[in-house]
Amino acid sequence: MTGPMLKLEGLRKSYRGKPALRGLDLTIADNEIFALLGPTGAGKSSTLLATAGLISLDSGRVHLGGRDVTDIDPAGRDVAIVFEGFNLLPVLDVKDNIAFALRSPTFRESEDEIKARIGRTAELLRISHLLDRDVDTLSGGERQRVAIARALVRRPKLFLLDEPLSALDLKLREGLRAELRQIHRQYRSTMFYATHDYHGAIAVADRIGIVDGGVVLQAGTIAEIYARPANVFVGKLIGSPAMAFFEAHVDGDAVRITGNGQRIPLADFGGLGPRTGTVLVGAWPEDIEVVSPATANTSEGRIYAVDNRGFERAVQINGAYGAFRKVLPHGVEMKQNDACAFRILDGAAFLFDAASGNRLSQAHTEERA
Ligand SMILES: Nc1ncnc2c1ncn2[C@@H]1O[C@H](COP(=O)(O)OP(=O)(O)OP(=O)(O)O)[C@@H](O)[C@H]1O
Repeated sequence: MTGPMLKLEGLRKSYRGKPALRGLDLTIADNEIFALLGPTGAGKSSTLLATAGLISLDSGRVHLGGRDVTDIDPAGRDVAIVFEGFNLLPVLDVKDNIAFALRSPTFRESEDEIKARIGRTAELLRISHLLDRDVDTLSGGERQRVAIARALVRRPKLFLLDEPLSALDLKLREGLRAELRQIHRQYRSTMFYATHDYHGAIAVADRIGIVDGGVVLQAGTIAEIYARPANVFVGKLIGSPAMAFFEAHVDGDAVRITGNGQRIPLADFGGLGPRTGTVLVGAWPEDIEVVSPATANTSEGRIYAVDNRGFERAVQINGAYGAFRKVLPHGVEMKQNDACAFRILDGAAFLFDAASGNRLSQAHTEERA
């Protein structure tokens, strides 16, 4: 096959007059793991359902493996979908649940082939010992493995996963993410994974797409998105903690963070941006240095909250410019209500339009990300 595995063009879908997809475009390469990341109601499930042919579109085209499948029913699309709710059939045991799709009229595999495939897939997902159990006797994590096995056994061209791990506890989630990558390596299947969890997205995906309001705001590798976040929304969804934003004012040839804060020459933003008025300065928390005591050209703040994350601590720093969160470097001790000072490292700040939220400054080089 040449060209992308999946190409979605201008997808539009309204439910009872309310738009869920508003001209969504997206391209996923063959063999890629692509995560669609967005908040609740962003249109992730609708995008996956439209890809599988399980909802009808108001307009737009779906191309799968170079073929326009917009008017083809789900059985003819060669995609498999795993939903958050597991969609297992409670009246069947594990092996019959896995075999279900292979016994459908579309596949009509021989019973020997079905048995062999179930055996291999069960081994891969470490559920061989569960094959004779009824699905309603399984734990959440076991059910999810069975649901993935059921989709995988068909060896679809495209594997759609809709929040497949969100109901699981952290340890199981991390284990299954690693397994998804392993499955991908062995089967070379293309995976399209919808999630609202940033960590989940970056842990499994080669590229991610940020979706909101039924459109893809930005798609790329995490390094590309770090180097050139398209807008404030993307910055707030990416990173751990997310991008820090500071209210600031353009003052002649520099931008000054509100509250007598750090002054950054406009030239550092590629000379772009307005000559006056309010803007937003953005920076990845890793690029913000806490300086104590305050030195020249820093911003001041106060520790609003300290959040223990096991080996590390994240703090929320509040000031006249707003609030942001940052993981403290080892050895820096700070407690609630302490005064602090910080500065954004040279060349690390981004400039955003305060009204539209769009990035004004040039991209940073990818080496920075
Ligand atoms: N069957 C439906 N009937 C009416 N409205 C719907 C239906 N399905 C989705 N919607 C609405 O369409 C919008 C997009 O929903 P969608 O499920 O695609 O978003 P999502 O990003 O998957 O959200 P979540 O993370 O909560 O699953 C939401 O406003 C949702 O309420």
